[in-house]
Formats: sequence, C-alpha cells, structure tokens
Amino acid sequence: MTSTSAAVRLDHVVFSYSDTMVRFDVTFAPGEITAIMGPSGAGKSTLLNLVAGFETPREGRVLIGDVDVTIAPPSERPVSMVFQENNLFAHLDVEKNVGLGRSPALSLATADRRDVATALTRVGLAGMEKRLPRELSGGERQRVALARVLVRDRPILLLDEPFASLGPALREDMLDLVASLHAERGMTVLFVTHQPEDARKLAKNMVFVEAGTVAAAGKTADFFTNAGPEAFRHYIGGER
Ligand SMILES: Nc1ncnc2c1ncn2[C@@H]1O[C@H](COP(=O)(O)OP(=O)(O)OP(=O)(O)O)[C@@H](O)[C@H]1O
Repeated sequence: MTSTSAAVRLDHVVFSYSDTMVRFDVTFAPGEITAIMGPSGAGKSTLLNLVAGFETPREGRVLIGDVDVTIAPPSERPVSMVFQENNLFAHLDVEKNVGLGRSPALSLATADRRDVATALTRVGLAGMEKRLPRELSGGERQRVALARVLVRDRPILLLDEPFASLGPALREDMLDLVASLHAERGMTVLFVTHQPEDARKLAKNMVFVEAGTVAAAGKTADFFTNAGPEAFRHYIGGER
C-alpha cells in the first residue's frame, strides 16, 4: 500500500498564458511536504498544473523521479490532485467517487471495493457510501477526495488550497488527516496555501512564489525567523 516517493523537478521551465509568463527552476524533496505560498496571481496553481500535466511548458522539463514527464498527459503521471472544491462528480455517490481513483471505468474487483471501504473508514466516512456529494458538508467532500487519493496511491500529491473554504477547527482536523496519511504513505506533497499556520504545521519545506517565479526556497522553520527571506516576511506582514 505504500507509495514510493519521488522528487519533483521543474528544470528551467518557461510557460506563458496570453499575458502572463512564469519561469520555474525548482526541486521538491522526495517524500516530504513542501508548502507553496505567495501572493494571489503569483503562479502557484500554474506550478501545480505544470506538474499535473494540465499545462505544458514552452521550454524546459518536468521530471518526476528520473522520468521526464514534460509532455505526458495527466492520466499517465504518477500524481493525485485535490482542489479547493469541485473534486467530486455530482451524480456519483461517495463510494463511486472514491472508486474512480482505482478505475476510471469503475470496473472494480472485490479487492478494489475492499480498498475503497478501508479508505472511507480511514477518513472517517464509513456509513456514507451511498450519499451524493450534495448531501455532504464541505469538509466531508474533501474527505472523500482524500479517500480517493488513498485508493489511487500515487507517489505525488498536489494540494491546491484544499481546505481554504473550511472553518478553522475543521481545517485543523483536515491538516491532521493529511499529516497522518503522509506519515503512512510517505508521498511527495506540494501544498499550496495562503495560511502561514498551515505551512508551519504541515510542511517541512517552503517555496515562496512571487511574480511567476520562485523567489525563495528552504526549510519552513527558517522562513519564520527574523532571518527569513525578506520577500516572504513582507508578504506575511501584509497578510496579517
Ligand atoms: N487559464 C488561464 N488563462 C490566462 N491566464 C491565466 C490562466 N490561469 C491563470 N492565469 C494567470 O496566470 C497568473 C498566475 O495564476 P495562478 O492561478 O497560477 O496564480 P496563484 O498564485 O495560484 O493565485 P491565487 O493565490 O489567487 O490562486 C495570473 O496572472 C492569472 O491571471
């Protein structure tokens, strides 16, 4: 059940939308959680989309472990992703939404169904198998998305502000859940968040993105000292 962790590298990547250009040259440590922070519009989601394969670089390479995935379609990358919302198919019940992590056609063998049940129990949703997404709270929906991550069992997990719309207590619970799943599976996690406390609590490493590039990278603990990167201190100061 354990995913093999792998480093994620954006090697001199250049990408542009019509009027925005990003340049990323950065490595994410294998098996560790890295928080990605930075101002709105800085390019954090774009970075995750380049790793997931929803966007393709104009120059440079995307590497997962030793494998060059620069032009691989999303379905061929060893990656799971959880967004702020809309992770689930509205017309499919909880069990099927999780089962999709194992089989896009939902052709599930007995062992797959057992893994789905185990994952739902693991995230605290046993008994809710037949509910539709609209019959769940926001936190429960994100738990379903995490259960799908478990049955998908890929070595890379991309989290794009997954708990931003939850209240503080619930967010705390979800951070604990991610921390324990990471302790079990050891996947490489890239975690975009606007909350400094989330980064402090969960992430060993920090990447600070500003104006389409990595302005600073290092240990999270170092970022929060007086000697932390000035751009980051300025950003945190402005957020408070
Ligand atoms: N599909 C798109 N087409 C054109 N421009 C886009 C597209 N997606 C993002 N952009 C632009 O690219 C830049 C980076 O956007 P991105 O979503 O990566 O920022 P972000 O750091 O994740 O922001 P936020 O914290 O607000 O989510 C922004 O200027 C944005 O307007």
